[in-house]
Amino acid sequence: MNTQATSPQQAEAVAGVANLGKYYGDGAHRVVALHDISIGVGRGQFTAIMGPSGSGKSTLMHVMAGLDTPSEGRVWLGGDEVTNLGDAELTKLRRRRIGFIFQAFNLVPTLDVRGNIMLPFQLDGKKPSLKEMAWIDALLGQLGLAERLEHRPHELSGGQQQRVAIARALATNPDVIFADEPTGALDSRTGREVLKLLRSAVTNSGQSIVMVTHDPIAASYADRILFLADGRVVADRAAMTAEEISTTMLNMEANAA
Ligand SMILES: Nc1ncnc2c1ncn2[C@@H]1O[C@H](COP(=O)(O)OP(=O)(O)OP(=O)(O)O)[C@@H](O)[C@H]1O
Repeated sequence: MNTQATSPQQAEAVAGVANLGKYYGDGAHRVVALHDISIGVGRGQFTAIMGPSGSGKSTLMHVMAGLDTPSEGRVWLGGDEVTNLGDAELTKLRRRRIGFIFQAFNLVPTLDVRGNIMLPFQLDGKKPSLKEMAWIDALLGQLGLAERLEHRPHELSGGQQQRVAIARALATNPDVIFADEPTGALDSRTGREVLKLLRSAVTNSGQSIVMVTHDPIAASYADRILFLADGRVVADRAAMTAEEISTTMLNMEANAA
């Protein structure tokens, strides 16, 4: 029996970048948002991308998720290289293989809970299979949304809206879910409930999640934490407590000062 534990950093990669650079503007106005980043995020793992404001977290997530293009380097999703895909292919890939959760929920206001959760299937022009319907029903139960199917987003609390966004992201069983500050618009108690749901999707369903956050409590739910500063990965750690994460951030800021 192999008793050697696999560290989060060694897990099989579900998404990755190599020698990634991202620049905005030209000449004297050039901003280096990301500098020579090479990372893989593990399948079935919860990875947090932490860093101070302006460190490049959202840019890294957007490039990894095919929402933005790199200036340099390569991007993979699963075994497929994303870097050279055209817009139509990228859209298809995002729809079929990536789930998104945003700070502002990004639900369609005119659709009810059911309509929002079914949206990825509708956009893809296909009906969920029986197996997918059973999975969606299970998700609705787990996320406490079964009684809310006919409610529109404005009739739901922030926490309920984020649970709809989580159900929508999980519904298609994507290769990876990218979550950008998913608790940023929620009070701390509701935020913790959302984090527990994300954690349980990883632990119980093997979902791969990459979460951008500047909140040490949110990052403490992750298996692995990548610390960014000035567009570079400056630390890559296995699970830490919120206190340890705060201390790491303070040390980073002290070193940068
Ligand atoms: N469209 C853009 N044009 C010019 N510069 C940009 C653009 N988008 C981001 N930047 C710059 O790139 C750097 C990284 O930005 P990014 O939004 O990725 O940081 P972040 O860590 O996500 O910050 P925050 O936590 O405040 O959202 C910053 O210096 C930012 O000003």
